[in-house]
Amino acid sequence: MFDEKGILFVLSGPSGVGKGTVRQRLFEKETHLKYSVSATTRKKRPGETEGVDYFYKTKDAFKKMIEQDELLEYAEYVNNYYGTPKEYVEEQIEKGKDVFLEIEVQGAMQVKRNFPEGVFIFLFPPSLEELKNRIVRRGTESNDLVINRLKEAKKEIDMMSEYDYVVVNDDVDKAVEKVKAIIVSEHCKRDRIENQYKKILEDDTNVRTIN
Ligand SMILES: Nc1nc2c(ncn2[C@@H]2O[C@H](COP(=O)(O)OP(=O)(O)O)[C@@H](O)[C@H]2O)c(=O)[nH]1
Ligand SMILES: Nc1ncnc2c1ncn2[C@@H]1O[C@H](COP(=O)(O)OP(=O)(O)O)[C@@H](O)[C@H]1O
Repeated sequence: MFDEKGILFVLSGPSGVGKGTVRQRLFEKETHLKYSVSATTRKKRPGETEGVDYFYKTKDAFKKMIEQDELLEYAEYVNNYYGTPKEYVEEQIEKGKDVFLEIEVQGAMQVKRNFPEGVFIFLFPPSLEELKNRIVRRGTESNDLVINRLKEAKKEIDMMSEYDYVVVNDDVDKAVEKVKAIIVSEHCKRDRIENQYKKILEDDTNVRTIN
């Protein structure tokens, strides 16, 4: 209908809240979304694939990407770098495709500065106690690191006011439904349609004669 640009959706929130889980479930249902594969210096885990889960880089190669301004944002997280390649995001948005990022909070705030027209969704834990349980259950962190993560989580939760939407991840399916509803609502926003609609108002060819 309209020659519309795509929308950049950014899902973020504290470690262990369920970002990866919600994103995976969302992509099973929402085939129109383009997932932006991040670059990272962390080691590939068993079962992960280069170019699907991440682009795995050495620290030097990652630093080169930073120097050459190839990243929309990047952050250091647990002694590794993670970043979003800029070119893919910009190309897809120009082509009218919606792009989805799942990144931690420092990175999301950089995207907000570099790409303020993005839509920022904060995934919120049902409680701090449940967040702790999820991190412990996942079993990827030592006890000290769990405490660090929770301290960090409190600071991150404090950033909530910077986000457009907050989704509580109590039940995964319900959280996914809410993210889908946000995507639909954003496409119905008046100002997004209005910009395109101006062309119709300016075009007089159809209102002059019939045939
Ligand atoms: N800033 C930023 N964070 C990212 C990016 N890609 C992944 N992350 C975040 O980095 C964190 C660690 O990711 P990962 O090593 O895959 O571990 P896991 O998601 O905790 O199992 C997660 O919070 C991801 O959301 C990125 O491109 N930029
Ligand atoms: N809604 C939920 N209810 C219960 N457990 C959940 C829920 N969402 C995620 N989890 C579990 O919590 C842990 C952390 O989820 P994960 O997606 O790895 O978080 P993040 O990507 O935010 O660090 C995982 O073990 C996951 O299975």
